Amino acid sequence: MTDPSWEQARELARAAVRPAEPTDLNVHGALGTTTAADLCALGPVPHAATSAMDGWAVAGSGPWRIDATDGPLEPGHARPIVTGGVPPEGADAVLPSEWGEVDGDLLHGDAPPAGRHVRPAGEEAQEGDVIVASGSVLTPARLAVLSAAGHDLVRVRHAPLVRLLVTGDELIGAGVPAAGQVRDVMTPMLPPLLAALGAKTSHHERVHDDVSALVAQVGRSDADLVVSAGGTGRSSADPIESAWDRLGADVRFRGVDMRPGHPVSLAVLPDGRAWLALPGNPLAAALTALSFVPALVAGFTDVPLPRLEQEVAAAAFEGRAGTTLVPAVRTSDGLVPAGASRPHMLRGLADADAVAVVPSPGLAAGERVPVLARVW
Ligand SMILES: Nc1nc2c(c(=O)[nH]1)N[C@H]1C(S)=C(S)[C@@H](COP(=O)(O)OP(=O)(O)OC[C@H]3O[C@@H](n4cnc5c(N)ncnc54)[C@H](O)[C@@H]3O)O[C@H]1N2
Ligand code: MOO
Repeated sequence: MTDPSWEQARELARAAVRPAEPTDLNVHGALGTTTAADLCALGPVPHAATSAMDGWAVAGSGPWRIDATDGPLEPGHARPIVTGGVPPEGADAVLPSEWGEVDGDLLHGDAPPAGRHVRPAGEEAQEGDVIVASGSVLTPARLAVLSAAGHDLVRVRHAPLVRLLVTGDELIGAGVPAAGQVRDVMTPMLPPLLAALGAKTSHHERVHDDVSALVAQVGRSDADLVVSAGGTGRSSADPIESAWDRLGADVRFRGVDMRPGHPVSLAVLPDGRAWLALPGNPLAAALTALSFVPALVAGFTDVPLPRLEQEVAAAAFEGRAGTTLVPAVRTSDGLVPAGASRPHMLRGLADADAVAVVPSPGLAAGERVPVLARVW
């Protein structure tokens, strides 16, 4: 069986995850969720004509007699108003405070054109306008727009919860490693990286290269997805394949035509949870997470695969497989490889502004290159 291409593997990852059931959440707790329906304005926004300035609502031309009554404004009269206040019936415009001069109960100033400094009702949205489309991730600004439009509960799909398993007998969690030991870089790197890609780590655990331990950890999980790091090799010390055999997992791919990260694998467990197995080399793990976690999230939240931005290469990019992922820095002329990007290194990625998605056999300077945008 030939390995799928990087693009095919992203499609396979999206298709491996069933969309979550939508739920109704309060706007205040909905940050990071994905809308499961078009959300419309429940009334006009703003709900009424409102003043854009502190000053006076004026009717007719000046000088105006300042009145403090509640009724309609008569021609030749002015009434104090604050930003966001509703101009009284009969008002033609608002005169900002710095443009008027008060002399007793008279207000002097140039008459503003009709409607000046008054925001019409429905200027931003009419009742029924779609203000946040289905499939949008709720950001702070979108939560604000929904609140302004009158929403309390919103129909959304939550971000998938991930059980993260970091494998390796050689790993240590603190200090400088001795020969034969390796400082675990996945536990500090992957939870925030997954979060930036739209998946929340509900639990993470370091697990020995032991099939039974791995199977036990996964069985206990109520998370929506499993992500593991390491152990994807085919040696007897590498437990992923054996764990999948033991669990009766449906393997969707066992390797992808990409570098680094070609051992990345994906299976679906009998209970329906997808398990993405990232390779152990640190850069390979980061780049395969950047490649396939967004696809799993897209499946779970029922949205299309995210499109890649395009940039210009300012240097040659070598292509060593169907797809080569190259951490790159942005110069005034375009992207250049960041360096320090062998599979066991992370310095290049740490400094990179983007990851170039380089097709075979590579790209020359001046060509356009798709990129994974920086979230790391
Ligand atoms: N005979 C072959 N050997 C290897 C192949 C191959 O095709 N044939 N592929 C190489 C590639 S490429 C990769 S990537 C790795 C994938 O192996 P595993 O997923 O089984 O990863 P490990 O063996 O567990 O670890 C590989 C490497 O990464 C270090 N590592 C693992 N976890 C961590 C961690 N949490 N923090 C820091 N470093 C970690 C580990 O110590 C190893 O050095 O296989 C190659 N070999
Ligand atoms: O592909 Mo490995 O994942 O190069 O380090």
